[in-house]
Amino acid sequence: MRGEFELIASLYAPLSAGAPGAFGLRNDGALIELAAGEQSVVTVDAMVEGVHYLPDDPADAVAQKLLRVNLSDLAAMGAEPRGYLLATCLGPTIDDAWLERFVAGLAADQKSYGVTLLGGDTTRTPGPTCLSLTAFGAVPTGRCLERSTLRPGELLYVSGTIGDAALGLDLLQGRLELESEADRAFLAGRYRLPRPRTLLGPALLGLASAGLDVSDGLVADAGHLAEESRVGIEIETAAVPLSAAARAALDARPELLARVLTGGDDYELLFGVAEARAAAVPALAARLGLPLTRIGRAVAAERGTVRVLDAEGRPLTLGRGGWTHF
Ligand SMILES: Nc1ncnc2c1ncn2[C@@H]1O[C@H](COP(=O)(O)OP(=O)(O)O)[C@@H](O)[C@H]1O
Ligand SMILES: Cc1ncc(C[n+]2csc(CCOP(=O)(O)OP(=O)(O)O)c2C)c(N)n1
Ligand SMILES: [Mg+2]
Ligand SMILES: [Mg+2]
Ligand SMILES: [Mg+2]
Repeated sequence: MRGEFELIASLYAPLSAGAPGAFGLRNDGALIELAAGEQSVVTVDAMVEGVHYLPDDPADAVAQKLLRVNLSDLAAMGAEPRGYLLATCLGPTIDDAWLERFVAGLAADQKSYGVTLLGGDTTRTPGPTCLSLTAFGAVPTGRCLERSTLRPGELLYVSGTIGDAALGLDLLQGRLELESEADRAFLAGRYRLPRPRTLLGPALLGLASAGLDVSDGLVADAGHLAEESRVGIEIETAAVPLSAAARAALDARPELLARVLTGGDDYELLFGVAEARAAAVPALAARLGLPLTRIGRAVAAERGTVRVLDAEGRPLTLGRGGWTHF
């Protein structure tokens, strides 16, 4: 295994190329430049081996997931991604080959998402690997999307499809079986590699009233939105967008509906739109080639409450709305 500074110089420094403020990763910190009229949005999420990803997940996918979950938070704020910092506590199983593949994953996503590595920290740990990534992006001053500005009566939309990643994890951990190899590959792929909605987020500025990304679970994150906005939310389960693979799983086992609604790892955007502006949503969906589906609305109800309605309009009880670490 190469040494700490050789690792930084040979693997990480090339990822900083093109960012003058990164000093080739040979300084104590980095500079971030913003244009006039821009604010920076900063976010950090950690990932722990065995908690957020499986120990045998490919290292390039682990790196990409680490970057993408953070880009999802930037998108949730309406920010365009710019750069990131990477802190790794590497466990005993990590070797050069794993790290080379990890860095290759980052290099590929840097190209896809237009971000550059600006710095980080490298340590070892006797425990499982812990990875942390801090991403920053830019938003026009004063216009970022927030969680606290949803108002009763507004319509609630979600991007993409919900439940795929949770079902993918169920497949990978042997709790779910599916006939179709293509469906299995699709769902496992959705668990391993989120697709942060980095084009949708900035496009929502001026259209959406409030929003966040769905990481813990659709119901739980709707609850976070409702709590911060001091409203209630109603979700029509029949309207929740499902992939063909998730639909196949639900057809075979209808009880998986709760898993779909609360399993998390979706990294889709959930946002409110005033009814008067709703006509613009299908046009945006068409422009982005991304489904944007109306799944419910904000209501004047007890702060933070989420009512999940079945196809007949009856409330469902789901237990936990999503993932919590404690
Ligand atoms: N250890 C911490 N120190 C400071 N702020 C934190 C910490 N953990 C979470 N937060 C903040 O709490 C809020 C909710 O966090 P989280 O649920 O992780 O959001 P998200 O699901 O968007 O990543 C965020 O504003 C986050 O920055
Ligand atoms: C091996 C494994 N087990 C369980 C999960 C499910 N899971 C773990 S953390 C999490 C929620 C999202 O992670 P969190 O650290 O809460 O990120 P944040 O909400 O801060 O974006 C979920 C659904 C997983 N992704 N991988
Ligand atoms: Mg977080
Ligand atoms: Mg978030
Ligand atoms: Mg969470």
